[in-house]
Amino acid sequence: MTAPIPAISCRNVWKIFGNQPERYLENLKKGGTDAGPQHVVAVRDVTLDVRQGEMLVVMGLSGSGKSTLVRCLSRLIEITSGTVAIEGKDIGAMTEPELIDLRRRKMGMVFQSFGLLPQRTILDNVAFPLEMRGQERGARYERAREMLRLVGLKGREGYYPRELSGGQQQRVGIARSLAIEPDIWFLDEPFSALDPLIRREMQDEFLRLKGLLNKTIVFITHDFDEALRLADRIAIMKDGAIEQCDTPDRIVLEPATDYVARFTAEIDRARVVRASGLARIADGVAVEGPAFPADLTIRELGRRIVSDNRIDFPVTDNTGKLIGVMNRQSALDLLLGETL
Ligand SMILES: Nc1ncnc2c1ncn2[C@@H]1O[C@H](COP(=O)(O)OP(=O)(O)OP(=O)(O)O)[C@@H](O)[C@H]1O
Repeated sequence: MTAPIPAISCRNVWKIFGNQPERYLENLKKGGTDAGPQHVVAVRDVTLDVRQGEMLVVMGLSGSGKSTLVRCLSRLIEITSGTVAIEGKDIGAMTEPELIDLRRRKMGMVFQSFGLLPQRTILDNVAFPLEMRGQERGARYERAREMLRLVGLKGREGYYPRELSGGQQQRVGIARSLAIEPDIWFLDEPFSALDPLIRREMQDEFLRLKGLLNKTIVFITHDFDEALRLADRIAIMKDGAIEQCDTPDRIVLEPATDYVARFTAEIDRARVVRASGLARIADGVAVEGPAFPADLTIRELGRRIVSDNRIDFPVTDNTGKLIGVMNRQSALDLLLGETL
């Protein structure tokens, strides 16, 4: 059986800003020194696949290359070297009209700067991409109203962007990108200007839509809690390169580099790691008694772990199948914040 084609696939992608990026890269590959004053290596040799329906969260400090990488994935900026393919098609080889068509049909984008049209009402802003798709007027306004209601802006349809706060403008941007139900969503800190309550609601809405519609999502955030709530995998960037791209469990249990270990040091690992993350093969171990569900976190299972003094607990998936055993001491260590 052949593997399914990834939604997004990038191979050895570099983006260097400066006046002679290709020459600079050639020199770098020959072992030359890194960025001089005229060049910035914003994306460094990134190879990555995003599966259909996957939510990939990109994290890293300011300036680590997150926005640049995400813009390379939709060819909003031209890469210096490497390839990016969307559903198996090399976007570097596409003509401008093909690219526009791809973005219109498949991609949704929400960026930190909201990109709203100042001379249009927010209803018109949200309906705009539907207009570009040729959708009939009544249907597109109906959909735009529904999306504005969803982001909590019902009653403000006739306002102009300048009449809204930053957080409200951000919600309009989100509504606009939700309206077209893209297959692939690129979201650059979409919730950063929202207050905590509405932020959580938007996260829930994203999770719901993702589960419902099987969307592929690439999401940038600074907020680890947000990453942990949303991510199937997290990519941690440093100086333009991906240090590790892995499930949240593995990022905190098996950091690939010292940098990732430091980056995740403050996290309460019991909130991240699920029973499945601690389960090991049950060879020769007695596994009697009530089982623990694989998808609950160690924190969620905390009371049961503390009050049940079996040495090992069976862990089962949601069909009741045994996937392994979890050692109580390891779970307790995690709960108490001890190093495993
Ligand atoms: N148009 C540009 N010209 C020159 N350098 C740029 C340009 N855009 C980005 N850079 C540089 O590339 C590097 C990566 O920037 P990028 O915006 O991708 O980082 P980021 O991780 O998204 O940061 P933040 O979290 O602050 O948004 C930075 O050093 C930045 O200064």
